[in-house]
Amino acid sequence: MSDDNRAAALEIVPALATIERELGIYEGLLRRWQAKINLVAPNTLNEIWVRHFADSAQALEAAPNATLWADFGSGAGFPGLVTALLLKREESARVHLIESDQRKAAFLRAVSRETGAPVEVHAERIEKALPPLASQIQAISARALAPLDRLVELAREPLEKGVKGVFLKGEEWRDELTAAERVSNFKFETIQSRTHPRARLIVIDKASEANFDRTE
Ligand SMILES: C[S@@+](CC[C@H](N)C(=O)[O-])C[C@H]1O[C@@H](n2cnc3c(N)ncnc32)[C@H](O)[C@@H]1O
Repeated sequence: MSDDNRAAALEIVPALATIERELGIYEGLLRRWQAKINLVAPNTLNEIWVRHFADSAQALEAAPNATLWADFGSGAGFPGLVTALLLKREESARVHLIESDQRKAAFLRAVSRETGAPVEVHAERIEKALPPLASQIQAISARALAPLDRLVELAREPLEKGVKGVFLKGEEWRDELTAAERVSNFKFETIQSRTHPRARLIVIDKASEANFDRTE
């Protein structure tokens, strides 16, 4: 089951092959810690490679030039820790994982220690952690944290300064986009997810001039 899932993930995002060893360590730790704390939905445990690793890897594809990231509400590290592993060989890379749950933050530190992922874990709320980081980052990511309008509010200042926002959204993406457009003037680009036919990545980039849909 797990081997099939791994093969499927590598097909969806071939770049994962470059960090396959690290992801194997990550998977092992995730399974061990999951017995004690609820890191991911139990029904996704048979599909860690597609549902979590490949899904997360799409964030970096959406902002491939960014090496300095903040990931909001990282949980078990998705997408931020996967972004960090993919950037491991970039000298300047740093991903700030912001996760207020202390036990999840301890898990994130354990994975980063074992895999050498270039992360800094901030075990505090986004509202507190973000202001001192805002001038050091080029992109912000988030998955399964809050509706898009709330994410835009949390990230408003850096987004206005040109930091890119990469938000992984599920089936409700269209309604969330409509609500976010009511409270902001940002241009939104939507990208079809390759792990779920009805999911999208929503990218905010101040430099883009119009709303743009990259759905296939
Ligand atoms: C539903 S989980 C999603 C985790 C991960 N991003 C994923 O997609 O698997 C949301 C996470 O955000 C964290 N969180 C919620 N509000 C937060 C805040 N204001 N600051 C930091 N972390 C927060 C929670 O502790 C939780 O781990």
